[in-house]
Amino acid sequence: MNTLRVALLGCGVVGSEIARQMVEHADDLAARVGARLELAGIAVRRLDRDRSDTGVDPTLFTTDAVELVSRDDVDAVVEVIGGIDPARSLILTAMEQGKSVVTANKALLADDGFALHAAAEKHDVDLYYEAAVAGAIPLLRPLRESLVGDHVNRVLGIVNGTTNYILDQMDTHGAGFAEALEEAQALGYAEADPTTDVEGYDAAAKAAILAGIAFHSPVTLADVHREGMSGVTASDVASAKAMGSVVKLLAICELAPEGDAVGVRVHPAMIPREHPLAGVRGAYNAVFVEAEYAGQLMFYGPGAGGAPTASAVLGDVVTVARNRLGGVTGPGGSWYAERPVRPTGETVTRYHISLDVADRPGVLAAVAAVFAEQGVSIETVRQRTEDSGDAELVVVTHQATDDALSATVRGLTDLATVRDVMSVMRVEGE
Ligand SMILES: NC(=O)C1=CN([C@@H]2O[C@H](COP(=O)(O)OP(=O)(O)OC[C@H]3O[C@@H](n4cnc5c(N)ncnc54)[C@H](O)[C@@H]3O)[C@@H](O)[C@H]2O)C=CC1
Ligand SMILES: N[C@@H](CC=O)C(=O)O
Ligand code: NA
Repeated sequence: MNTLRVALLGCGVVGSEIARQMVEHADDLAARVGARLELAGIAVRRLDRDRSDTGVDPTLFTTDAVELVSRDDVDAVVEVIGGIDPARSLILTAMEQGKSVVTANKALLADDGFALHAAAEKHDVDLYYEAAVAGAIPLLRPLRESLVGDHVNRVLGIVNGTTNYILDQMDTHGAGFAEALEEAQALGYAEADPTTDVEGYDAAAKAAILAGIAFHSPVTLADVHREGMSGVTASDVASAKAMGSVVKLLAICELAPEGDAVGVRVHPAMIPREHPLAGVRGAYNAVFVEAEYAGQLMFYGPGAGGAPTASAVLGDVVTVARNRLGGVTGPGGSWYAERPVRPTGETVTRYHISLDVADRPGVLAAVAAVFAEQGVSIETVRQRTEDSGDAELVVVTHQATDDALSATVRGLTDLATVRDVMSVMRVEGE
């Protein structure tokens, strides 16, 4: 039987699981590929760590990633060190030398995916990255292959496990933000710098990758409107609960109803508890794809964690290995549609606005007048009066543009009777 040799870059949460699964299931993988998949080496930052749990021959570890990807006896490279550099240069070096690449690196793909695809095409090698978006869930391959004959209009969902875990812990156990984040880190869900998760950069990178593939148009992180979830308070979560909703960090990629502009955004939103996304718990992810002919499809499963992510990486490794044995490469990218990016101000959603106001006559009328001035229609108003004589006014609007809502918030801030605009959150899913 032939042997294909794989260089693994990184042996952290994901890398150690890839190594472990490759060793544990070596015979099955060989039978499925038609060749043995052998680890040629594993690039790590430090050699003094105990990695015996992977079952890997300790002599395979090296701190020289450049030498490893350049070796003649390496057929494919798996990059799971993360970040932009040196991941980018290592991948490019591997491709220049005829090696196919599998990566889980959404930050790099959202920054430079087109250049990486161009390099793969130029050097006639594969580039696969199913693990980069929504962890174990098969999503990119269905979009790239199964749905390529259809016309996708919208991709919407939860694509970050860490923030979903935090929001779920806040909602169901009343947990604090910091405590829930620490747990998510300990469970291997968070990025090396968890700000990436919490401030929505990770979800935004995934949204850019999804939009690019779904709409066949080049979309990068810079095109994504991004709001993180660090500003979501216990009171927002409670307020959502009171109106039968839950707060989730959503990624939404959509084609404008008219014209061909693409809008891509990541932000916290309140969604009704009966919506399927509301039931997505812990570090699970769920993504809806709305296509013209297929209708609505839902993809659901573990979105983060070492073992699930390694499962998606190994699926790609097997594909790359099969392609190599067959002397072919898989389908590359297709970004022929140069769609403009819709300005954020034109995004249309409903809003939940919470105001700290003085409880006296005329306040409600003054507040309502500001909404009316900007043409923002109010759906419901709820008031909670405190013993101190202050009141919390919660307004939910009908659909309005971001621009109209921003002008409304400015108008509310200027009102003498409004002490504070405590929170402004989008409402989705109805
Ligand atoms: N943890 C998860 O649930 C998921 C992670 N990913 C992606 O997978 C990649 C890896 O993530 P994790 O394993 O969680 O991160 P990690 O931080 O646990 O592992 C990365 C490892 O790479 C090593 N490393 C960094 N620079 C290196 C270099 N120049 N040479 C050799 N080793 C180097 C680090 O020492 C660390 O052990 C990232 O791109 C991440 O975004 C994707 C999906 C899910
Ligand atoms: N940090 C990411 C890991 C998977 O992509 C997340 O929490 O979703
Ligand atoms: Na995936």
